[in-house]
Amino acid sequence: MSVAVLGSGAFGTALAISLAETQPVTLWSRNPHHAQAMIEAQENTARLPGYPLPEAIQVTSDLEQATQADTLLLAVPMQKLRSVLVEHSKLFDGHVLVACCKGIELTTGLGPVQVINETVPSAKAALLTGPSFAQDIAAGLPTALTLACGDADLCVDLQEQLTTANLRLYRTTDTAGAELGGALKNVMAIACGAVIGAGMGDSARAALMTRGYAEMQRMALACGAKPETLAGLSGFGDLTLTCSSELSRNYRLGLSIGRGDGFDPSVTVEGAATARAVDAKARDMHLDMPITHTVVGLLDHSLTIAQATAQLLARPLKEE
Ligand SMILES: NC(=O)c1ccc[n+]([C@@H]2O[C@H](COP(=O)([O-])OP(=O)(O)OC[C@H]3O[C@@H](n4cnc5c(N)ncnc54)[C@H](O)[C@@H]3O)[C@@H](O)[C@H]2O)c1
Ligand SMILES: O=P(O)(O)OC[C@H](O)CO
Repeated sequence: MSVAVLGSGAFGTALAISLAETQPVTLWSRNPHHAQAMIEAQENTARLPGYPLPEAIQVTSDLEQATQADTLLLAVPMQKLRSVLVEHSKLFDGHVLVACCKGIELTTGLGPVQVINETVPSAKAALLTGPSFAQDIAAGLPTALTLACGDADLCVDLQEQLTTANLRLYRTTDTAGAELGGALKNVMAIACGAVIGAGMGDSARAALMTRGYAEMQRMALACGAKPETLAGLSGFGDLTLTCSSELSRNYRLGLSIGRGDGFDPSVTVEGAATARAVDAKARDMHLDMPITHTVVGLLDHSLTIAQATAQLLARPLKEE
């Protein structure tokens, strides 16, 4: 099987670098100038500076060429996934499509595997998710991810194809659990960043992570996910990483909210749209998701940090 990574942002580039250890990889950029710049510099200086591209990576802006590969990794932001799939749906017919994004679609409340299934029904959909910073993968540091695919046999094949010396994949057929874990942890990371940015301390962050995890489980179980998926890399694992590291863009957005600073709107922060999508979904499903709702209030400036904190602390007392 051959592989192409579609989307030459930080994560797509890091995955291409790791996969190039074991096989030829095509890395597609939608922007011919960006592709040419990567070819000339042998590095993605715009999105992942400091990590040379190995020779086994072929950079292209020709999607027809990239989709000659059997396995296509879609490393674009969640809110762009549908447009990429719809615009080029003929090229994706019958392919194995592995979404590498973490989020819930704002307009539909769907996760990445669901969006693939809806837009390219002939494709076989999978998801690669879990705790990982692009910089760590590109540097060859040990990393473990979840590979989720509803087709158990294909999941085994993909696990073998996409595992490298330092990138270890665990597999599951629970795509709903993997989708929701990866999406919801970003919302909790914004909340945790806000708490730390506002100087509320590590105990408050631990409380938010734990109650945030309860919220993640509540929604995931209501959507038919397995509890053990949420307890794995794609849920608990990624929650831990993203809520505690300043390498996380979601956490950094939260920090800026807590400190009252501005934040560059061009940075990919999946948790912002996802918080709104999940808040609406929770309302429709009659699920109590107070932290998610509070994050939406902070993002929309309808709540101050002080009001948000007071509101969460004043909730009725209950059993854990
Ligand atoms: N960066 C990380 O450490 C990391 C780790 C794990 C998962 N992810 C996930 O990977 C996904 C992508 O994040 P990233 O860090 O690579 O973001 P990024 O901002 O670095 O790059 C996004 C890329 O998507 C491309 N893109 C945007 N819209 C597009 C479109 N319509 N068609 C084609 N390409 C388009 C952009 O040109 C850019 O190259 C996110 O869902 C993120 O949660 C990122
Ligand atoms: O930079 P973030 O917040 O998108 O986090 C990157 C990864 O999702 C961490 O696993």
